Amino acid sequence: MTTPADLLEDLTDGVDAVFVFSPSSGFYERFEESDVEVVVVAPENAVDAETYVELPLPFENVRDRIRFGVEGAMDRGIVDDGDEVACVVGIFGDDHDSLVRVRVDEAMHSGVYDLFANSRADPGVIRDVFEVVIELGKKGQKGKPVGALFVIGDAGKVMNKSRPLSYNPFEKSHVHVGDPIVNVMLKEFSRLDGAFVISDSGKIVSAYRYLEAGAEGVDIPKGLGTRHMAGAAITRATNATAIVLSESDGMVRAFKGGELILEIDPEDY
Ligand SMILES: Nc1ncnc2c1ncn2[C@@H]1O[C@H](COP(=O)(O)OP(=O)(O)OP(=O)(O)O)[C@@H](O)[C@H]1O
Ligand SMILES: [Mn+2]
Repeated sequence: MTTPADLLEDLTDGVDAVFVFSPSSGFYERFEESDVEVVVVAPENAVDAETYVELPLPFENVRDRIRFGVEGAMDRGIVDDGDEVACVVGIFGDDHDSLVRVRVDEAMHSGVYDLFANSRADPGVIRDVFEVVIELGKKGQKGKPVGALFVIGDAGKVMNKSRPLSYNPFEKSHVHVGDPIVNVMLKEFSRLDGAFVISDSGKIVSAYRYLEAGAEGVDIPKGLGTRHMAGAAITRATNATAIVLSESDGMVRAFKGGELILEIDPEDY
């Protein structure tokens, strides 16, 4: 007779590593003596794990969360193509309620880790822009849905492939994303047309930019309009990352290398 324990044994049989997502120290201790590699994936290394991948966002979507951890571990040579890993995660809450077995391979590679860790811009800058955009998506502008387009990193090249739609309010300022006052300004200016351009270090270079990169070879899902197309295209023509808030469906999407890498619903955060 098959018992639930047998099923779990099948899921964990022969795994090369166990990924534990956001464990408490008590929970983590139970894995410490394990003879397979244990990787902690969490917003911070609160348990002092030896092998740790930092989560820049909580990733409500569990596939994205798992992909981020696995791609991060691949990037650092902790796991390799063909490895089998068991992921211990909480889907419905902070407590661990699920065990997911995944096979590490290039095919599952979505680029979500690269988006943060291997972008031209500092990972913290990408995270700060996500935070502003998620907040903007949740609240809108004075309660009304608003759209926005942020192009982050490789700003010199981005400026060369765009033109101003209007006077640049950030012309002579030296302000950075993440600064609370700047976040208020960004939200205020998001009502206006065009894109924000942000440098590798997070300096706001310009608002109101009309992006002119060609859409040739850019393959994004049908139904997305010109804002998304312009955002995707600039990431193919430069080494920038684009984060787009859609006014029409309220979703936040990130593009890199001309591709849609991540899609999140601000309401989940
Ligand atoms: N090339 C571009 N560069 C910068 N901004 C652009 C560009 N093209 C469009 N936009 C901005 O996108 C806005 C919305 O255009 P559109 O509705 O076609 O985009 P969309 O992708 O459907 O976005 P949304 O989901 O927010 O409606 C425009 O008002 C403009 O501000
Ligand atoms: Mn539209």
